[in-house]
Amino acid sequence: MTQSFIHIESPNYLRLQDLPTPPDWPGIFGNDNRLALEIGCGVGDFMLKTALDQPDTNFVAIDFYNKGCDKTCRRIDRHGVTNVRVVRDEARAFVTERIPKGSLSAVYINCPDPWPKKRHRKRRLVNKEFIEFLLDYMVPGADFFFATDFDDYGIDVANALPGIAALENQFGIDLYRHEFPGYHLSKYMRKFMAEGKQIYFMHYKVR
Ligand SMILES: C[S@@+](CC[C@H](N)C(=O)[O-])C[C@H]1O[C@@H](n2cnc3c(N)ncnc32)[C@H](O)[C@@H]1O
Repeated sequence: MTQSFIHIESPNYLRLQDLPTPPDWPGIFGNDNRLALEIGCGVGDFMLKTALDQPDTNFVAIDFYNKGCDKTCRRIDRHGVTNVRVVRDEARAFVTERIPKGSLSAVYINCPDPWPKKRHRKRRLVNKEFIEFLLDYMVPGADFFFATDFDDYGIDVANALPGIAALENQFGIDLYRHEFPGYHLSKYMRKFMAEGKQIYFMHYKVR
């Protein structure tokens, strides 16, 4: 399937080819506030609300979906938000090349593609190995948030997280919760909830 490519004109869109490895994030944002990452921002509704709640955090929202990056930029531009930058890239490559180690104060991953077929499961982005990879880029005390509507994905990740010694569950003994007051709902969460599905929320902190 060919996708029409949208040229994104936004002061908050960072073209990958213009970004050094790693970029000077304080220089880009004009301050040295803490840095947080949303992987797979989709249309950016979660990012907008979360960034408005936390004006003293610099957010990088990434997605490899060009139209999503465009929609995210339009949304944050419309609201005059200055603490979000959007990049079109693949998550693992982006983190490896553009995030300094030990610099992220939070990572948000909401409703990543579930790859429901058994034989496709290995294509899922989030698993123990990926979370351990992210840990290198996070600061002590950093937050890790994961949400999915897909039972099998939710349960898999919920079971993997307690095996990562560097992380501490913020939901006590609950491996996941279906409600997370204060955490914004994304477009996909709302869509799935309207279909009667439950969301699996997880919240851990780096020790
Ligand atoms: C089902 S959508 C969810 C979008 C949004 N987080 C939400 O909850 O509404 C999954 C998004 O993750 C993006 N995505 C999946 N894997 C990715 C990866 N490895 N790197 C960057 N983006 C990815 C897809 O392009 C898509 O926009």
